[in-house]
Amino acid sequence: MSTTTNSRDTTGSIPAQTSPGDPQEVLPEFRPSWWETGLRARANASVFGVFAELPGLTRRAVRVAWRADRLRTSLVAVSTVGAGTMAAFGLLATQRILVELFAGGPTPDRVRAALPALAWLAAVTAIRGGLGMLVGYALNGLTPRVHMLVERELFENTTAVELRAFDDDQFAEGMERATRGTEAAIELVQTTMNLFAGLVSLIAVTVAVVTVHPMLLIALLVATVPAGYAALRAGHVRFQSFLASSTRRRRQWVLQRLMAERQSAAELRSYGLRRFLLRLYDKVMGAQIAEELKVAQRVTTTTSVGAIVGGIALAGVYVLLGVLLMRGQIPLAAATTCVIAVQAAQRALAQVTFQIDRVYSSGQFFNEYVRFLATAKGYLPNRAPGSGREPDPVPDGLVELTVGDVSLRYPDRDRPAVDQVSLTIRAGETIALVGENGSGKSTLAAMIAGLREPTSGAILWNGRRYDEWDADGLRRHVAVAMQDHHHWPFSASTNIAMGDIDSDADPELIEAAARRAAAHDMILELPHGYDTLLDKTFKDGQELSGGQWQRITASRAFLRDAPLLIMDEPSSALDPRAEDALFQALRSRQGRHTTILITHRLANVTHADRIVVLEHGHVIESGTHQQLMATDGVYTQLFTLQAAGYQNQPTADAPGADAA
Ligand SMILES: Nc1ncnc2c1ncn2[C@@H]1O[C@H](COP(=O)(O)OP(=O)(O)OP(=O)(O)O)[C@@H](O)[C@H]1O
Repeated sequence: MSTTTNSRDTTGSIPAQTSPGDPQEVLPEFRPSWWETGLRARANASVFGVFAELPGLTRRAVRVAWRADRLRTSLVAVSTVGAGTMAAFGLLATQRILVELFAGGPTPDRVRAALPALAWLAAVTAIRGGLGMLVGYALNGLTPRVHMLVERELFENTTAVELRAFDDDQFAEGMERATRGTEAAIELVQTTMNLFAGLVSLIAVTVAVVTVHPMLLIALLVATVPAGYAALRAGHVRFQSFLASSTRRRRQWVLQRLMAERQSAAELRSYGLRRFLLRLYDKVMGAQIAEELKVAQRVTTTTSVGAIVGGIALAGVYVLLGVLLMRGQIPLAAATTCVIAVQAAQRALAQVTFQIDRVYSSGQFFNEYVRFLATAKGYLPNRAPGSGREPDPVPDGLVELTVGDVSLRYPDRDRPAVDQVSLTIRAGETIALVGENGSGKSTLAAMIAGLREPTSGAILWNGRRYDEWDADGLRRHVAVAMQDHHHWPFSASTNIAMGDIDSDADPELIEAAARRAAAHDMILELPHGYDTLLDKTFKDGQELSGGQWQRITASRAFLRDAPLLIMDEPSSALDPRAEDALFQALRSRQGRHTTILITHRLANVTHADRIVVLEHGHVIESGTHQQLMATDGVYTQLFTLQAAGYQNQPTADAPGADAA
């Protein structure tokens, strides 16, 4: 295996040359991961392995179709078998017609004798057509229901898993594959039904051929199996390619967004990132094209060899028929039926092999979906371990919150982000978490909000561990304004109402919450006030500034009248007036409701009941503003530094003052 796995050279720059050789040398994300080994083994399974998996895959397809819509699934199955049977009857009727037409006697008599079989042929053809239409209609109704069923199941899981799942890149990979798997579910159901149809036709035609001459069966197999084998091999190659390029496609998608979306447009220009991103794009696409070419060559070679061998074998079949005819070993009517039957069998077998290939490959994609659901289940909240009982509903109100020796280490990190932190917060207190970037404030807040589970230690809500309470109920008792808040693409009022989505959005409450976060006047200035859609990508949608979004986020948190409010950097983008209004609103909670406040603007934490200073995940200082200032520790240094920024006003003597 290549040892060059990072695209950065020793100077840390990204190489300018496009080298679409080994994709693993292009970007570090392309390094094969251990978890792909099992998938690769499956993708490399022999063609016979396909047959081994087929029953399981078709069972899965039928089960999912059955769950989505029983009536339509039954209708498709019955109509498919009916249509296949009609095909066999059609062939038998054709043979009957030929026998009558090739018999002795005057032509009008022969035609008359053939009429009943002709009527049969017309009837079975019409019935077959009608059943085919029925299958089409039933499938049209069935497939969207299948898609909805599997996609909804996916979203049920992705919205329920714990936050830590999103730190895991395997989870992200699995999700991409699973998304493809939801589309594959439709294909799997459709192709499984088509496979049944093909098999029924094939059986019918094979019976007819064997009836004419058993030897023709061998010829038939020789004429069709190579092309079928080639089709199956080609399916494998395509699947392997999908597997190999999953990470690359994700990277390509990210790059496409970075270069085409408005969020990144301004920074892209101001930093002159255009050439840098285009170079990365060239590398990713170079590797992608190299892979696609390799796959296309293998597919073409495999299918061409299959077609050549199949063509030679078919010629052999016709030669054999000719020999049998010349020797008088087979009547002309039977030989003609045989040619028709061989062609029909070839079509049926081609359909079957094609469908087997598609069932197999769409089944592999669907397996990714099934596998992802299993992975996601591993991330579902696991409450009250070992207790075997339902978690208790959370009583209203917070009396005391205890953080007991809590640590959290992110999976890919050597050091814990929060390290053995202990803290007791009583009802009505305002606690400020301060500390330098990366000191663990947001991580601690996320654990207190019930969004992340500690790696060790425990947090107690009113004296009982979080995992003993109902998780959703607990989260309803906490309102959080996130540092990385999401810009929900809904109206301003919905954005605020989402803070308490389970209760009816009372416009008065929404307005009151907006006033507390200094958002009310700003919202009224929007073209449609509270009904303004906050998404520029839709018609009449509006874009907000960073500070305006921050006000909406704070309003959302205020709307949820929760006993515990966590505000993580709520004012980093606010103007001084809005900031003042927000902190006045926060101060008005003091003594009545509990607040945890994270901010780097230390002037805003002086009123807090307690200031907790974090450094590298540890609590290094704790006390009121006055107590901490008296200790001359880290807090004093940070506070003094910031205060000096306000005090050091330029004077008339200061250099540059004139120019200003
Ligand atoms: N999802 C994550 N996966 C891995 N590491 C993370 C993740 N989130 C945070 N970290 C790391 O954990 C440490 C603490 O991060 P955290 O966001 O809690 O710090 P913070 O004190 O809130 O910082 P800031 O003041 O910059 O907001 C940092 O080293 C950060 O890189």
